[in-house]
Amino acid sequence: MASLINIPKLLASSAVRDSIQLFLLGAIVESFRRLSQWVMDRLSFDSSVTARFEPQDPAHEWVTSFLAEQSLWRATRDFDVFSKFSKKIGKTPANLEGLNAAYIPRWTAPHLLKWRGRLIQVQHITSETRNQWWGEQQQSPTLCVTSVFILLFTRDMAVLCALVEEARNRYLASRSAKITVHTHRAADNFGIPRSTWNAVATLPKRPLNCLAFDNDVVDSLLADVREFLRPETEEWYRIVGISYHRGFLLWGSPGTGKTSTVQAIAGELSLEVYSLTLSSSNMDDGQLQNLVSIIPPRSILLLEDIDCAFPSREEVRSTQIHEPATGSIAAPKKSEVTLSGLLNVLDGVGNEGGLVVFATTNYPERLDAALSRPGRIDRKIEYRLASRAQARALFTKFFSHGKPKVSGSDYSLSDLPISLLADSFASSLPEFEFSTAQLQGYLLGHRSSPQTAANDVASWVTAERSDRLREETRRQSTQHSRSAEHAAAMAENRASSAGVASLSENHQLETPDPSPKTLGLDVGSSSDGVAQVV
Ligand SMILES: Nc1ncnc2c1ncn2[C@@H]1O[C@H](COP(=O)(O)OP(=O)(O)OP(=O)(O)O)[C@@H](O)[C@H]1O
Repeated sequence: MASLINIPKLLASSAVRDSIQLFLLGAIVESFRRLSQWVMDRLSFDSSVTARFEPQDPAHEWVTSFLAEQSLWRATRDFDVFSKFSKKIGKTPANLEGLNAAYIPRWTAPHLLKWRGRLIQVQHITSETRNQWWGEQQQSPTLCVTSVFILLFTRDMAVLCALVEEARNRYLASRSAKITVHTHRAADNFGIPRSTWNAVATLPKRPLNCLAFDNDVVDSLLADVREFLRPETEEWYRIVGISYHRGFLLWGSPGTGKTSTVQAIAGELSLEVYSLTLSSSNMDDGQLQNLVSIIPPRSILLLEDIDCAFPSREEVRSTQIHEPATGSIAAPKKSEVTLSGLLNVLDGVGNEGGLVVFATTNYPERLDAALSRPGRIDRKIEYRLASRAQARALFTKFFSHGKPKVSGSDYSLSDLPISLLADSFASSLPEFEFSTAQLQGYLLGHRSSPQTAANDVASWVTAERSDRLREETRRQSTQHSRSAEHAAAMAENRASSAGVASLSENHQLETPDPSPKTLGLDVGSSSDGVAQVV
């Protein structure tokens, strides 16, 4: 009460008056700061265009590559460093070319650069996210995702479109002598979401004429893909109402040139390749769908060894027939991808179209019929082991480029023209017994001497055959011992099951129990009173 009476006195004191004035001044300054911030935000929102580029999208690659080419890059002192094989973008200073790492500028603070006379603000924004793919019980790690944020001081969205188009064109032009192969690495997902094409390789383009084939299969495939990618064809698909994608199945023995064909076509048509191995662990339908949905149009999706994804329906059925006693489906589960998940991909579900799908397999008979029906797989092409004509062509390609700089080269010793040596080489080889890759391996070992390559090939064939025979014998004996072990284990299982059943029957007779569950097995009794394991 006394202090209330003293309020006028307190207000009259200079210390309290100063404090109140200070408080009011602070409030006014803070309000003004907030107001000006709001006005600035409004102004920049109304007078600018902003864009965010997420790392899982190819546009992020275009823009990062584009920004790395700007002079701003030289002023940067903060970099992410990657080995050259894990990232295809980034630069090294001119005087340090040839180093084994790529340096990607990191702009944590906003940076300004000039492009076509306009100011652009660039910033890297790192956001934290939980990896949704980890099981709920597990402690999921926090991921740091770095996006590129661009602010253009203009209200015209066309400027943004022009910037992105230029970034894309420059990116493609810089790779015109290479093909880009994107792959997916499940194990490497601590910093990057799992549904991302997170590894990139750039390979030198392989001219079509470097491949040795008997027929014009590669030319006809190339013509097919080229025709498919024409704008008129896309329009036709749209009018007819068919999903705009095309599927090819390349099948045949290992090392006959299936993957090389895809790479050659990609190089010829400047298409990027997105390569997936479905049998890789951690791959499931959701992930497959996500990965396919972000592939840009006019790209190749390469599904390697498509037969390894999962057991076909026939395999499952035959396993059921072989194991009627247990009633379980014991067919090996090869990955988490299901048949319907893969059918969706081949049907073009989730992708905006323009995808050329190449699937390869060494075992076409293992594929479910639904996978390779027209509409999903439009053309199937068989790759055979090397013919004599192919062997001859391969030899000619190897040695017709002049003398290699190999120590011990005996080109000078060979007076015979390469064409005659190629004839001799091909005639010493059996037709359709060795793959082109095997012949290539042999020729690589003799690249310093075409004469020796031609002379020694007959003895190489004999050695290869005896190696193969030895390998086959070893494989068969392993298989026999495995089957014997399996049969013994089955017999033991049957014996112990019969023992369990008779135990249960006795148990039922002694202590009538309404519950038929005994020893973890469902036990019932047949009409003739004999207990059965169900
Ligand atoms: N027809 C060919 N002409 C030239 N080289 C070839 C040919 N076929 C295969 N090769 C060579 O053999 C190697 C393996 O070829 P590739 O990977 O294309 O075979 P593939 O059929 O895809 O094998 P896999 O079924 O095991 O994947 C490559 O180095 C390639 O250069």
